Amino acid sequence: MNHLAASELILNKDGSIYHLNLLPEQIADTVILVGDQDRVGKITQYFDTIEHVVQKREFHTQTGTYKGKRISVLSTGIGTDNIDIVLNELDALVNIDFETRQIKEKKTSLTIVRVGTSGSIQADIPVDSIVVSKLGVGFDTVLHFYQSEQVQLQDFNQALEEHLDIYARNSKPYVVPSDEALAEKFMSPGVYEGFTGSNVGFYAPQGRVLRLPLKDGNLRDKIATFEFKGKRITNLEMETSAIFGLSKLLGHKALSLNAIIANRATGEFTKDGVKAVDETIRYCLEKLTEA
Ligand SMILES: O=P(O)(O)O[C@H]1O[C@H](CO)[C@@H](O)[C@H]1O
Ligand SMILES: O=c1cc[nH]c(=O)[nH]1
Repeated sequence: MNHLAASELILNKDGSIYHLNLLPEQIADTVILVGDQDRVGKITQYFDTIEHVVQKREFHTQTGTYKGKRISVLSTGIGTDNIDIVLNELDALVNIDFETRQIKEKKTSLTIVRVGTSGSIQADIPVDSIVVSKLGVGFDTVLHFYQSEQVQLQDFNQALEEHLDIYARNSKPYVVPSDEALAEKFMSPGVYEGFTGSNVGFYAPQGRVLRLPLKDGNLRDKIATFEFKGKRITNLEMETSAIFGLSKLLGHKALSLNAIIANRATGEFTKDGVKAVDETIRYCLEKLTEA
């Protein structure tokens, strides 16, 4: 078997993986991903124990136990480009032998749950609610660089392409499901089922205008009015699509939860974002440890 060259699988002097700075033993099989590095401690404040705290750049990781379950919490920073780094390096930590630089025969499947913030694009999904994403749609390009057609929902892709009539020089949106069993476990009467759109920016890519005019002033409306097989796109953020896509390709189980802090249809913003995020965190921890 080929071994991975030093330029491809990059390890630091202490043997840790390049960006995340983690050693294989420092990561749990259940991983919570957050965008904001300061959200890591807001999750592990509820832990019984903390074994490891590691930070490099925006990638801050803490591993410990909650109700006896070993969990790692890791910040990705903003954007699907960072998700490319995080998912590949997380996978390398469990599925590549750092001594021999070879892919392990027996693979480990991680459980990966994003706890993020997001803007609803539907008037009836209010601020301060929790959206559990069963589907993700990427307006980014990350998945298009991988052989990934098999994990994309091609019928959704096609219907969406026709509906959006997107500018030809933009990338084509791709639709990927979350892990079905994980999504079922996390659904409950108090939360909203989501079809989450991830885009490459916060402003024009999500249809926000401050000073610069939009190439397509109707994009957000077109996204909000898309309906296919009884599903509509519920909210916009910047990571879920690539988390779902890369997890499916690598054999990991992924889900995304978002605290809705803005409602783009009504123009509202949450009055207490700290509380909205904390409720999402506590919901996630309870669901992860539920029998
Ligand atoms: O709160 P996080 O997890 O960072 O998520 C959302 O917030 C950031 C933008 O403000 C983007 O990362 C978006 O996806
Ligand atoms: O509207 C929003 C709110 C949070 N994060 C986003 O990416 N968009």
